[in-house]
Amino acid sequence: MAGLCVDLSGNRIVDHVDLTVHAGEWVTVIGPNGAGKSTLLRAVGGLLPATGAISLFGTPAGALRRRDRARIVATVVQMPAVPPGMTVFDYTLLGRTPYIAPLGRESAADLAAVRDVLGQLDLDRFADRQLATLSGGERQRVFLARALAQGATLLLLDEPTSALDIGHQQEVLELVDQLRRDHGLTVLATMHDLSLAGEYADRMVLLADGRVVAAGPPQDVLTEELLATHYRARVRVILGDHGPLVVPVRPRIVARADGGAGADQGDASGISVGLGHHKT
Ligand SMILES: Nc1ncnc2c1ncn2[C@@H]1O[C@H](COP(=O)(O)OP(=O)(O)OP(=O)(O)O)[C@@H](O)[C@H]1O
Repeated sequence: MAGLCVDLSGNRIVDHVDLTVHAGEWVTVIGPNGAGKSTLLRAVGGLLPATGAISLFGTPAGALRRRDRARIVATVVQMPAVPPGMTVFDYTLLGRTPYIAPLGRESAADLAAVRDVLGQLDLDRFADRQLATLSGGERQRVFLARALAQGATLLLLDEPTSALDIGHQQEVLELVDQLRRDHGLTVLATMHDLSLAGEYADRMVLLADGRVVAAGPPQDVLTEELLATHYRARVRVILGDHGPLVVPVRPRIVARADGGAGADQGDASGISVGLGHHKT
């Protein structure tokens, strides 16, 4: 994309962003809340109007029909609208829409693709459950399943692991990375977990106020100085096996003159939950 701008309600949210993601590459956009990460991803996914140039594997995005674009780009937004009463299987099947003729029915290959992806994401046991009854993390994996079922070459992932426990975060990111290696998938993601982001991305882009303020390999972007400037965060950056690890550190606590370190514990009853035998 070149000179990409997005204006919403008269405000410039994405401001002249130039970014090339090479085929097969994983690029993660980071930045503080409100920096414009989701807006950028939505614009690339064709979900928001933008000015500037977006080209998808050599073709100007504007020249692609909706259906053709959907075979190339799959977007997982943060909170997709879920049709009421829809099961996990049927929701994932929506990912096959670009392959099903208008008013046509899904083929055996479409059904197989859905079963396959549900299995890969450890979701087969939820296939017949209504999406609304799943936990936040289970639902987030279903949103990814729908995108993977789409069989697109470019995957746009907006905070794909925000609701997942640490095990599922690794599982999902490993799966995406494996698909990238096996099928040449290209990934453009946004993530708030900077250590995880640095472990999986080939390159990172730091966005602030809609502008690119740093870009390059994770070790060039995840620096204590840049994170202090743009996130106002106190962090230590440690070099891990697969990239820099970002550890938040608290400011030093100054002891009070009376020796206390915090709230008075004298008569604090707090909250207790359980089967204790309390007198009332
Ligand atoms: N429809 C809209 N009209 C006006 N402003 C909007 C609209 N949608 C988003 N914004 C604003 O655009 C800015 C960027 O929002 P965006 O969701 O892209 O940020 P983000 O970097 O993804 O943030 P977060 O990390 O909190 O998810 C925010 O200040 C937001 O309030």
